[in-house]
Amino acid sequence: SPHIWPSPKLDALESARFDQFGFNAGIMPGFIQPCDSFLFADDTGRSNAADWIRTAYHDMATHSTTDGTGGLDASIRLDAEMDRPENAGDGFRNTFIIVSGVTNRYLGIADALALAAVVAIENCGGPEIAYRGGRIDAIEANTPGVPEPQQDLRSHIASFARQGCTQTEMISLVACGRVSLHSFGGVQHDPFPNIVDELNDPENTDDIAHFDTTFVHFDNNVATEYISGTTQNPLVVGFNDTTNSDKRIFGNDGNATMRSFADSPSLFTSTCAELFARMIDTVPSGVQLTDVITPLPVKPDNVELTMVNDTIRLSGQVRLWNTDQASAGTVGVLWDDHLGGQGNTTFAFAGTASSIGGKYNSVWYGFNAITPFGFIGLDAAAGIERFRFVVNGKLEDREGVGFEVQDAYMFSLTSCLYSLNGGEDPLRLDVAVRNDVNPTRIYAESLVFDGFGRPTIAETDIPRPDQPVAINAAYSLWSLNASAIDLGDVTIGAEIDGKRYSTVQRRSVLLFPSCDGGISGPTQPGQGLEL
Ligand code: HEM
Repeated sequence: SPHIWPSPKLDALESARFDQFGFNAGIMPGFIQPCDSFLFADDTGRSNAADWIRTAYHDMATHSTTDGTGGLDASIRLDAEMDRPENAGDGFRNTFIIVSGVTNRYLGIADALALAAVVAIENCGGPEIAYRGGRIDAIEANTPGVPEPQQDLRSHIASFARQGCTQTEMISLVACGRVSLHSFGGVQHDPFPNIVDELNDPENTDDIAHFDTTFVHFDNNVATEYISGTTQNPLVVGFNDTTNSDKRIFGNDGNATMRSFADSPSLFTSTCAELFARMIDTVPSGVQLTDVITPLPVKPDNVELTMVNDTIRLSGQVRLWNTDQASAGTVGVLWDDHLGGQGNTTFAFAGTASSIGGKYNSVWYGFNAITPFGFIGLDAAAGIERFRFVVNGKLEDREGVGFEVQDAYMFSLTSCLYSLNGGEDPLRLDVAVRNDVNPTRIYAESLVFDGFGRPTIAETDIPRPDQPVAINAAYSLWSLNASAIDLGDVTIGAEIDGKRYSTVQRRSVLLFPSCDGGISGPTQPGQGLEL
């Protein structure tokens, strides 16, 4: 069952996994639409989708069930691992150019790589795959051990056993990889001149010999073509029998497994769904994965509070999963405030979205009656405790629990830039803190990529003011003077009663208004600002 919102990491993983196309979608799925898209150079015959799946497999294939090392941890992004002969070709480097670009504080590189494989498979005709987050990005290469085509059957059986696969699972996973990947991909001449000759085909400038005749679509043709003897899979009927590893693997049980796949597309599909999920969940021992991420039926997103004089601006959107605009009807919200009062408004339609090869559609609404990117103005003293949605006359409040909102602290629109060039501390970050809460700490959070390319958060404490500086009847001001270069784009974190919170919206400090425009300093917040 779905997790409870708000849960920043799970909320972000859910978005990355399910908001694939349309409103609020991530950018990664766009790189595999259509499925034969290939971003790099003018190579034809290759696809990002195949590279992502192969990269996920090669990263995982170092796993040892004996000592618990290796697994899907993005160690293959490190040169010491990527440059090994067992990782021949440029598909791995290409993969991380896209995958590393979609990471954030909640979605690490290994989780993004696993997700890339999932997104590729399920948007190119393959099954929906259970996805979990929580992988840890490696900072060292793992022990070598990816199977290579010139190795004999015995070493392949041993290699897959080390990865945690029986012989039947070995046949199946290779077929799934060929189905998906040999359906999606093939063998290139350049890294594998002993397997594939130059093809001299202008439609196939990378000289790819494909694994089956439907190379960018997931189906069981790899099995039907293999059983009927029409396969052109270069690892079955290649001119060099030493590298015909698929032939040895598929034939290992007298073709029983391949025949069962040729006879039953649904068996093939369900087997691949299970084995792909196991492949991406194979992680070094000690790594704790989340539950399978499932879509929230009603999901608030980008929920942000901003202080402007006596008013709290509440902005955000809500996603209604697996429905359309007509069925959603009128969508609105009720909220409870701190004074026992209630408010309500209807929402403006924001857009539609789709996921998993069009299997699911969703519809988005913004927290404002007129414009999807507007806001709801709340009286600062009343604040907000929780909201409940109303969809087509039906209350969506998670059986009375509602959706809890914290208004203990928030970004203040009085934040400003003194001057881009002058002074050591050219900006002021203002945070409004509710008078009846006592935070242990408030801090600016900057997203930084460490020396290993891992997304991490650097915290800069915002000093507690010596004397309270009132913003309005209910809130006081905490301010940080800092340099834009030190902070970058920020969210704001707080530690309150032993719990950590973070705001959602990353603010670009360079877009703050000038402090000279009517605001003379931190002691006079709000001057000159229009609601
Ligand atoms: C004994 C096991 C395996 C061997 C010897 C093997 C070998 C190969 C070789 C030589 C290529 C061509 C790469 C290139 O030309 O750049 C390839 C491609 C590929 N492999 Fe494997 N593989 C094995 C298992 C797997 C498994 C288990 C999966 C996934 C579950 C997989 C997924 C892929 C994909 C998707 C491609 C296509 C890449 C592209 O077209 O860009 N392979 N494999």
